[in-house]
Amino acid sequence: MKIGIMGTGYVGLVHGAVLAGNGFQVTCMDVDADKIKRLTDGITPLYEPGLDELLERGIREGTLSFTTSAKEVIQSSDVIFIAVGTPAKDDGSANLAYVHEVAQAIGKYANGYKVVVSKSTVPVGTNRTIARYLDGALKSRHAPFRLDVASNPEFLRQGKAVGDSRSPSRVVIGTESEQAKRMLQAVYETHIREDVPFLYTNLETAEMIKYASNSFLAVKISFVNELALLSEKVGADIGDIAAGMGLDERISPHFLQAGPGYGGSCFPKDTQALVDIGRRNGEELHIVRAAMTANEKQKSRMVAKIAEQLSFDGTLKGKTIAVWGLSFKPETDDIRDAPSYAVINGLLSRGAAVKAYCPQGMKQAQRQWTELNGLVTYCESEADCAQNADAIVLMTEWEQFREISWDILAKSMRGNAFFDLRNMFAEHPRVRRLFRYYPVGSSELAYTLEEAK
Ligand SMILES: NC(=O)c1ccc[n+]([C@@H]2O[C@H](COP(=O)([O-])OP(=O)(O)OC[C@H]3O[C@@H](n4cnc5c(N)ncnc54)[C@H](O)[C@@H]3O)[C@@H](O)[C@H]2O)c1
Ligand SMILES: O=c1ccn([C@@H]2O[C@H](COP(=O)(O)OP(=O)(O)O[C@H]3O[C@H](CO)[C@@H](O)[C@H](O)[C@H]3O)[C@@H](O)[C@H]2O)c(=O)[nH]1
Repeated sequence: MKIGIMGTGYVGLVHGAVLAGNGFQVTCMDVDADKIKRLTDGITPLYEPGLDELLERGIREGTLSFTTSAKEVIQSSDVIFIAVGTPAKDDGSANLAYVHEVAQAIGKYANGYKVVVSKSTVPVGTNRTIARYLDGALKSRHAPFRLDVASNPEFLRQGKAVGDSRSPSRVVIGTESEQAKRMLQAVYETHIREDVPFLYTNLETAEMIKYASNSFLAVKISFVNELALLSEKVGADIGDIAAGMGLDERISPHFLQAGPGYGGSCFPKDTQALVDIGRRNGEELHIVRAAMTANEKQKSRMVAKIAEQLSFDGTLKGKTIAVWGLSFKPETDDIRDAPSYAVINGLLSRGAAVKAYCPQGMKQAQRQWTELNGLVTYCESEADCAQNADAIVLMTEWEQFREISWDILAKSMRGNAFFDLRNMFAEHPRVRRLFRYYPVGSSELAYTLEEAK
């Protein structure tokens, strides 16, 4: 069975590379010619642990190839995965232009039976529309074959994408075709753990499972973030509250980590899209909307808290702030909708000078946040970033921050405030002794400041 993948973003590349490593002949296609050239030369266009090795192996063994030709990949594949982006439009709805481009190409070039599988996250009804469109396109060409459509949402997490692809929590296959179902089973059974549950649904249900899952997780994070803000006021500790809640297996301890708000390429856009789907169908999704509002509040409250602690009047003029971590989470260079963007803008608008360091996200920041170039000083290391700063703001919990020589770093700073927006060092005695340490969701100010200077 030959596999075609349309779109070489996180999902397309990881899925393609994993399948190529499991005996499938995989061709990945993208409209971005520069990206395809780099991939063909063995250069990975994004940072995702374990992906380089898989791509290199696939290319070396001849199971993985890249092209800009939609015709080539469509005609040579039995199963075509659509993995193009579905970003949010200004009104919150999902932009389906790239998905439609792919569907049109398939309708035009398909030369025999194929299964067309949507891995992109698409609003309910999209796959049914694609199926109807393809039927019509084949009829108008008098093509003597049919195409089956399936919705197969992707649940991988960035930073853990390779492991998640091999060991997913579940495989959801939405299709009404037995043949498509059997072919997708065969694709997955080669490389995933034996005990992974398969769920078979219709197209609409599979589409909704994806939005429901992401939105539920976003609600969970916003819930804990609101409680974190309250905890700071009433003298409670959000870490202990989350632990206490998480012990109830009906709640589970996952996704109860308070922080500066959720970000990334999925939760912000998928919550917006689900609310939009609700609106179009006459159902207001109050809970998801509230989670989105709370998430915006969380980011601005982080800025307000920093300003309140560093000045009497809320302005940050004359203050230099070191921001550690730009990517929306560790182990990725992805800065899409990262909370660091809102926090940096908030600090700048209050007059602070901002220095920033991120192990992987700086190139993307300079490329995508062009309006910040010249306003933010990008640094070589976390130590370089903290030098002469009044405060550190830890935005992303990169493991390498645990290796820092805290005494040397504290001495190099002008001030000694440490806003740990991920509570990464909440249990670290040295950090808590050397700095005025401000975690999220705890009013406990157990500072026994040493003579750090
Ligand atoms: N990033 C994730 O962790 C993740 C996880 C699960 C699901 N998803 C969903 O998967 C989809 C892809 O997300 P992503 O982050 O991998 O995307 P991405 O934005 O990183 O990459 C999309 C790629 O598609 C290419 N493209 C655009 N139009 C094309 C066309 N007509 N033909 C071929 N390629 C085309 C773009 O050039 C780009 O390289 C989205 O719907 C997203 O919501 C993403
Ligand atoms: O307890 C938590 C857990 C996460 N986050 C934040 O939530 C965001 C998303 O985190 P995560 O879910 O780990 O990252 P993604 O790679 O965006 O993965 C989500 O989005 C993907 C794209 O749809 C889905 O496939 C995954 O299942 C889903 O977890 C990040 O900003 C995290 O910092 C928190 O603040 N607290």
